[in-house]
Amino acid sequence: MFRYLTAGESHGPQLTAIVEGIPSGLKISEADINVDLARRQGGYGRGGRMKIETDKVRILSGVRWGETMGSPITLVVENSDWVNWEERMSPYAEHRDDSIRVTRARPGHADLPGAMKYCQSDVRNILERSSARETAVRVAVGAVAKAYLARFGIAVTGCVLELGGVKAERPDLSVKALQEAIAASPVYTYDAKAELEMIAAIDRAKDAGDTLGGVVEVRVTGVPVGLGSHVQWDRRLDARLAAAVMSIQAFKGVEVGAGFETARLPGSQVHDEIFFDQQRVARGEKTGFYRNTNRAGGLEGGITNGEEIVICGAMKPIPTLYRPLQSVDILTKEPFEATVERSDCCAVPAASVVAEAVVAIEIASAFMDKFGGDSVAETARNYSSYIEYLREF
Ligand SMILES: Cc1cc2nc3c(=O)[nH]c(=O)nc-3n(C[C@H](O)[C@H](O)[C@H](O)COP(=O)(O)O)c2cc1C
Ligand SMILES: C=C(O[C@@H]1CC(C(=O)O)=C[C@@H](OP(=O)(O)O)[C@H]1O)C(=O)O
Repeated sequence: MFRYLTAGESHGPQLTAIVEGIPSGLKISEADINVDLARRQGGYGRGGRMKIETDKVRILSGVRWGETMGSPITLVVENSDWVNWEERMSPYAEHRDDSIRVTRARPGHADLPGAMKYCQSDVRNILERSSARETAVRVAVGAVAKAYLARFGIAVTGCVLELGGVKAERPDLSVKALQEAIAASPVYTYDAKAELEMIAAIDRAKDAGDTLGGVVEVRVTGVPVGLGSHVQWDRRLDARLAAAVMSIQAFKGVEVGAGFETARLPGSQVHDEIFFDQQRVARGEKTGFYRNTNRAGGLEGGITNGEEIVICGAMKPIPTLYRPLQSVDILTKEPFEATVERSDCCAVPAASVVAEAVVAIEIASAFMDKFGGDSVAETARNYSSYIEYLREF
């Protein structure tokens, strides 16, 4: 079983993840993971905090001489900003200072419900953990999952599909060419025309003291038929993917394949007809069955059907605005206008990297459920015998 937990506050010393279930023999390096950490920090529209941080991972367990050992992997990302917060974030009672309590709850954050639920008079005790700073270490876990999936020819690609109402059009390019276009784009999209409009939209929002949301898209190629299952609700891979994407801070909607559009169309325009061509196997495909459309987004009955997985997530605009929003002080009950000293204006590009990570984690988990193996070599044997069987099905 593949599972992970994260710990750490936004302005504490570090973020930590413990990852269990990755088999032995997977090649992984800090440098591989740092590529994704840098991508997550980038993207047009981010604020002052990203100028302070240069995220680098440290692998503290589970990897020896560049290969996993099958034991739990500990990943750490330090917060450079911590030096400015040591006393304010100290674990020691003698550092308590009630005069610096945050009592003004910001709309759109966990501040008010969190303070009420956890019986806190200092909103900092909530916001430190609800912050999307936590996504740094989730991206590190995702990089390990991606390395595992790459070993089996599976690639996971996240990008920005829509930002501030500007929608990208997908060009007809190979996965590699799409990845290159996304990597070269300041807003992590593959549509150069939309990119300019997205940047202009962010500039306008920033000038107006406002923030923007958008839609991110994650595609997974090379997935075999048969990950996930229809037999139990919590084994349906579409449901697991939706939960993973929805778990990202500020995500408010998820679509698999044609998603909400399927509700508006007749069945004849929604379902992907099935065809068979034995020659495909001879050409190296995993099965002779194929579709000419992929409105299902690669999942039927919670099971992968061999087509590309396509999942989108909607991110709301950043809730902390330079233009003040009305709120109430939790101690005095006096109204105030929530203002801010630093915040992202738009984090949709960064969030596309997070979405890529959480999708990779879920696909890797489903892959391990299906093929097992305590070493990557054992998983590879199980996988290739299954692919052989599929070719004859
Ligand atoms: C990559 C990323 C960066 C974010 N940056 C900020 C930010 O700078 N300021 C802010 O107020 N919210 C930011 N958020 C969003 C909040 O963390 C999120 O809206 C908040 O925790 C409330 O949770 P909810 O929106 O899921 O209900 C960011 C989210 C992500 C995914
Ligand atoms: C630190 C990150 O994102 C932060 C997420 C965040 C929030 O409220 O979610 C608020 C901002 O942090 P701060 O309050 O320190 O300015 C963002 O910069 C990061 O992505 O690494």
